[in-house]
Amino acid sequence: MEFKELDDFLGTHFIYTYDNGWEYEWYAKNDHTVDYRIHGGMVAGRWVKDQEANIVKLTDGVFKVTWTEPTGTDVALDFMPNENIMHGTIFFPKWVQDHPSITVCFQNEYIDLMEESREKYETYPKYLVPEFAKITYMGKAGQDNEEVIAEAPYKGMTDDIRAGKYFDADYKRVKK
Ligand SMILES: C=Cc1ccc(O)cc1
Repeated sequence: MEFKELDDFLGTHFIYTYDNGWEYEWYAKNDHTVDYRIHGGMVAGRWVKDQEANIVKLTDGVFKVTWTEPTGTDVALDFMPNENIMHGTIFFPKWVQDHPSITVCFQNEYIDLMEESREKYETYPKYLVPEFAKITYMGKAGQDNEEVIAEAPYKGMTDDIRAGKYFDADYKRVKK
């Protein structure tokens, strides 16, 4: 699949591994919303739906996504899907680095805890993680598909997705 316009990017589901080994799964749900699941790294096990984000086309086939989270974590992602790479910078507040396990949850059910924690613990100095990643999977899930990110990550999940065992031809989950 060749990407050019923002519409080519929206509705795409990605899995990628950062050069530091962290594996992430991320879905451009629509022009202002993202869902994601974290499979490896400091906050593996965390998953989030309906995070509001800014999503733009920078130039043909290059897309920038930015958002700020209830935890106080800021994220900037640059996707170059035609080259199977992306670059992400995560700006973690100090408290997430000190207590990553607090953020390992289905965040939508713990928004109050995230907002309490960001007040209770320290913000600075922030922990910056700027990394390139190799895209290991791309799927045309279509926009506003609630099945893409719909359960907690499990060991082997990204292998199942890459092997075509997780979604059917309509991009619905095979087993629920
Ligand atoms: C903190 C969230 C987050 C989501 C996707 C990604 O690639 C990096 C960070």
